[in-house]
Amino acid sequence: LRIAPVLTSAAQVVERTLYVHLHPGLNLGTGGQVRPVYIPPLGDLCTLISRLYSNAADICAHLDVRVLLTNVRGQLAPLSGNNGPFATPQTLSHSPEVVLTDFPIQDSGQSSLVTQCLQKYAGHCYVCTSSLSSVLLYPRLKEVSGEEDDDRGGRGAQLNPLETFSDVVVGGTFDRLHGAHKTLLNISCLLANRRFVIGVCDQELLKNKVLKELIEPYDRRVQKLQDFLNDVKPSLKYEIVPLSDPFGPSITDPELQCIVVSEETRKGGEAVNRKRVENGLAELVLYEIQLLKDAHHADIEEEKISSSSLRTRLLGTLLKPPSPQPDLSLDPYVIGLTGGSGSGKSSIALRLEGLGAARIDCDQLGHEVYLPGTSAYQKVIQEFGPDIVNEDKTINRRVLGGKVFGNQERLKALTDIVWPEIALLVKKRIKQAKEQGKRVCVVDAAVLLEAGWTYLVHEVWVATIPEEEAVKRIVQRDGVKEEDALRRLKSQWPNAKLIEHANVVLCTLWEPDVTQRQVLKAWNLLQHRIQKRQETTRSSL
Ligand SMILES: CC(=O)SCCNC(=O)CCNC(=O)[C@H](O)C(C)(C)COP(=O)(O)OP(=O)(O)OC[C@H]1O[C@@H](n2cnc3c(N)ncnc32)[C@H](O)[C@@H]1OP(=O)(O)O
Repeated sequence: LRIAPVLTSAAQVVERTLYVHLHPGLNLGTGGQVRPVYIPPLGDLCTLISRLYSNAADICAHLDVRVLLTNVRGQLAPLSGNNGPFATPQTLSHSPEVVLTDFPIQDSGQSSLVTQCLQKYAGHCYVCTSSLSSVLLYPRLKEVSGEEDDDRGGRGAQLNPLETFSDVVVGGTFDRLHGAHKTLLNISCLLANRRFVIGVCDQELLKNKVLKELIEPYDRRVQKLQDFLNDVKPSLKYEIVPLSDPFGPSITDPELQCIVVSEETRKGGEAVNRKRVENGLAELVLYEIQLLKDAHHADIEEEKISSSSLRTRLLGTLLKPPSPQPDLSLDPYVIGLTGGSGSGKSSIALRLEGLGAARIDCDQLGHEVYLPGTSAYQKVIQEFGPDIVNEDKTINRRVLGGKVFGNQERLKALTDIVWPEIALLVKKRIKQAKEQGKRVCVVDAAVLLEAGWTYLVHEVWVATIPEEEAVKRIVQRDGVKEEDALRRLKSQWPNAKLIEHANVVLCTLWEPDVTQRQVLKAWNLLQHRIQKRQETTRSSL
C-alpha cells in the first residue's frame, strides 16, 4: 500500500535512476548508528519486487528503478566475515546523489537527526557522491479499508522461506530493459545463490518479432543487463550468452537447477526439461512469475508490459536528432519520406498533405523526365535501345522497368541519367511550395537514401513494413508476380538499413486508423521541433 505513494513522491525528486534498498523496520529516529541487516529470501519479497516494478511502470515509467539485493541472503549461503552486509560500501553504476526515506518523523524537530542518520546509513552501504543530500518524503497514503486493509496485514503474503538454488537460468530478448524484465531478473537473483545464466536472443530468434529492426543491438542489450545485474547483486556470477535457438545452455549445463519462466514461457520451460531428460540431465525446477500488466497499453499493443509495445510507441517519435543542414533554409522545413516498395509511404505522404504539408511525389517527377523533348529522353533511349519506345514516341516505363529492376548495373545506368534531373525538379517544387506559404514539404522518394538525397532534406522519415507483407501488397496492387515483387524489393535497401538512417520511423502494418494516429503524432511532434529550431535560430541572430 505504501509503494505507489512513495514512488509518486520520489518521482518528484529523481530524474534518472531510483535505487531501492530494503530494510524492514528501519528506525531512523533513535539518533544512534543504524546498520543494514540481512533479509532472508521470502516468497513475500517476490511479491514486493513485482509490485514495485509494476507500480513504477504506471507511476514513473521515465525512471530506471532497480531493487538492490546485496543484503538478501539465504541461510545456506556462507557469511563473509562477521561484519554483516556491506562490510565495504557497494559501488553502484550511478553514485547516489540524494537519499530518500518515507520514515515518518514524530515532529519537525526530529528531521535533522533523521536525515543525518539516513545519510550515514546510505554512506555505509553504498559509495555515494560527496555532496550526498537527503530528502524526507511525505507520501500521501490513501485511506484504506476492507480487502486492501487485510492485505496490509499480510493476507496472502508468503512468509515461508523461498527455496533458493545454486545455479539459475533465464532466457529472453531483453530489448529496452523494462519493469517486466527487471522483475524476472530481480526474482532470479533472489533465487540464485552462486551463478545466474542469462540467454539473450539473437539473429534467427529475432526474425519474427514485431518491428524487429527497432530491437536494440545485441551488445547494447547485454551492456544494459550487466549494468543492472552488477548493481542488483554483485556477489552472483553472471553468464550472459547469445541464444540462436530456443534452448541455449539450459539443455546442456549439468549444474543448472532452476529456470525462471512466465505464464507465457512455461511451455518453453517444460520443453527444456524434456530435452534435459533426453540428454541424461536432471530436470530444472520451473519457477513461474506473473506477467506485469501494462496499464497504458493501446489497442494494438499487448496487455502485458512488453518490448514490442515499447517499440510500437517509438513510431512517429524522433529516434535520433537530425544532422544540421546549414546550407538548407529552415523555411520550408523539408521531410524526406522514404521506404521500400509497398511500405505504405504514399498513404503517409497523402496524410501529411492533409495536415498541411506540400507533397512532392518523386515517382511522378520521375515519370515527367521521360517525356519526349526532355533532356533525359534521348539519353535513356540511347542507353536502353529503341524497344522501350511506344508507337506514340513516349517511353514504355513497364518495359524499361523490366530491364532495370533486379539488375543493379542497368538500374544504376538509368538512375545516373534520371536522378540529377529529378533532383532539379524537386528543388523547383520546394521553391514553389515556399512561394505558396507552405511551412513543411514532404519529399516522397522511394530511394531517397540510395540516391544520397539527404542534402535536400532536414529530416529522414522511413515507412516500414515486413518484407512478406510488402510482397503481398505489391502483388495485389500492381498485379505483378511474387518473384517480380521480390526483385523490386531487392533493388532497394532492406528495412534495417533504411531505419539506421531514419530520424522518424512509421509502420503501416496495422489498420489505416493506426497509421493515421502515428502520422498525427509525428506531425505534432514535428511542429514543436520546427518551432524550437526557429526560436533557436532567431535568438542566435
Ligand atoms: C531518389 C528517388 O527516390 S526518385 C523516385 C524513384 N525514381 C527513380 O529512382 C527513377 C528510376 N525509376 C524509374 O524511372 C521508374 O521507376 C521505372 C521506369 C524504372 C519504372 O516505372 P513504372 O513502371 O512507372 O514504375 P514506378 O515508377 O511507379 O515504380 C514502381 C515502384 O518501384 C520503385 N522504384 C522506382 N525507382 C526505383 C529505383 N531506382 N530503385 C528501386 N525502386 C524504384 C517505385 O518507388 C515504385 O514503388 P512503390 O511500389 O512504392 O510505388
